[in-house]
Amino acid sequence: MSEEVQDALEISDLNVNAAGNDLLRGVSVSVPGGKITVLVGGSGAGKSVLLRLLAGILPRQHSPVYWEGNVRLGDVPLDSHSRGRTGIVFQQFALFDELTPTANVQFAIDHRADRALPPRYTASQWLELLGVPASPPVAALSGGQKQRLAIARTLAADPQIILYDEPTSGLDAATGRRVAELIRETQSRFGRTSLVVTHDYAGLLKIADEVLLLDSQAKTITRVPPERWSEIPDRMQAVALPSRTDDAEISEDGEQGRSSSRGRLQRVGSVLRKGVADFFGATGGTLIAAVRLPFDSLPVVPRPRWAGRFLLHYLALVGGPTGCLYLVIAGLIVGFTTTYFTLRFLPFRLYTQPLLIDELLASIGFALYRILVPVLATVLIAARCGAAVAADVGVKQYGGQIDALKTFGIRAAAYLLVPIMGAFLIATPILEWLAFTASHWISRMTFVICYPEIGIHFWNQHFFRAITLSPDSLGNAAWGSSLPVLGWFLLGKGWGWVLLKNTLCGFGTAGIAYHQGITPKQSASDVSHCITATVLWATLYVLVVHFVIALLEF
Ligand SMILES: Nc1ncnc2c1ncn2[C@@H]1O[C@H](COP(=O)(O)OP(=O)(O)OP(=O)(O)O)[C@@H](O)[C@H]1O
Repeated sequence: MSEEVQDALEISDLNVNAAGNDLLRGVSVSVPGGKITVLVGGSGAGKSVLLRLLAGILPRQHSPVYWEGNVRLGDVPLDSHSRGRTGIVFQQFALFDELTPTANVQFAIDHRADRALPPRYTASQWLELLGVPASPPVAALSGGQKQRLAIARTLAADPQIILYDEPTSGLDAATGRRVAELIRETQSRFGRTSLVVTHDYAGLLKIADEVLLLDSQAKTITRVPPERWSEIPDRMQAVALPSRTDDAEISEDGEQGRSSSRGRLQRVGSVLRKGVADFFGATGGTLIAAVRLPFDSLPVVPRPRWAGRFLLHYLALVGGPTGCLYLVIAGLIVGFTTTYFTLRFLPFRLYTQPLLIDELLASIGFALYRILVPVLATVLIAARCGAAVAADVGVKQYGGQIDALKTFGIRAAAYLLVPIMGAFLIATPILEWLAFTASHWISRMTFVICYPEIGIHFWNQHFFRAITLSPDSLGNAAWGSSLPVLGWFLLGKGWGWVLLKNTLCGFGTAGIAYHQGITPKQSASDVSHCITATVLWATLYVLVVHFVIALLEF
């Protein structure tokens, strides 16, 4: 079963700088093919940055991390064409939670580097080989099972080099030992070049064929010969944390109180400055995203089957049962309030109502169809569905799933933005129709309860009067109301405007939610920030769309 693999990794003249600090300077080193190389280094030395760089998911000039130099994967330079040659087993696994374990592996098989060759195993065989249960959802797997699934997924993509990011971190000694054995076993069975990045030298040295040390003082990587492996603990140094500038501001001569209040003022100032910068940063980012949207929507979808699967995922998120219920309730509330209170608070009601009631019903029907429901529905969709999608994409970004997609050579836009757009464009009109249907049903009921002597026929005649295309079709109004989508879109006067607003709002909300979710996330609070920003920008955008269209429409 084992197979000799000649591919190796060659690094020359590599310089890496993160947030103004040099992590590596002029590093030249190579990783032998078909062996396990363990790269050790202190905390903060730059191991994860290096791993992302080698996986091809760290652009050269992408603030705040910059790098220059040459990296070759076998005989191919590291660039967009080398995607798929390396696979990462991420520290946090970065599994696709919405897919089953089998689908996670199938995804990797369908996007493996060389699809001209038949897959080595089926998804179920991979799971069996790595001892991963196929049926439970990914979230229900234990840490060790997730680790094995992550390895199975990486192997199934058939990379020539496997990178392991801190595979034993956070595990107890026994589990760490089992993971180390698993790496060794995987190596001997499948014979891939493996680079294991860790600070757990004690647990992983026993499976190492070669050891590289990332020296955070000298900013270099050196090979450690086996006879000197015992020196590794002394040579590994954690990077010192920068001293807090706030502390320096506190004077030692008794003026601590005054200085600290000055410090507090400065902190408040810097928080305000950061807030303003964030606000304009987000605004600028959102505007740029809006301009880039048509171009971002163009990426070729590598596998339509998977795009369809992601589309279903986002359709469930945007137009699922809770979304429908939410819009129905909103429709009921707006339908009831407009009908009941318009008739109830009519000036000089006693005299005017008998004369105006038919006109009022026509106006209520018009207002609900052309203005109130479209505004309410799209604002609610922007807030509820925009937040749901931003949270989903934000968590994928924070949890490394976007990076995992990139390691398969897939642009995130292909499987996220395109399906998200599709989901909003399909679900928004349906949700809006639900709200309108609910609103006119409650309007009818309200009218019948308030005016039993006038009756339902009168309501049917007048409610649709201003929104049916032909005066002759008045008699068909009830038909129009009960043949939902067709009745509303094709019989409604001004349906083109309604659809235009609907489409623009769905399209924009999708773009804003995706953009907010996909921006880099360092912490869970970045994810919650992106949700808040989505609600803010998407609802504002929707209101502006309605305002501008209303100016053109009326
Ligand atoms: N996006 C970023 N923005 C700013 N600084 C960064 C970024 N990514 C990495 N760094 C900095 O680069 C340095 C190296 O980070 P890295 O995560 O590679 O360390 P590490 O060696 O993997 O540490 P550990 O073993 O503790 O995970 C750290 O000082 C980190 O703060």
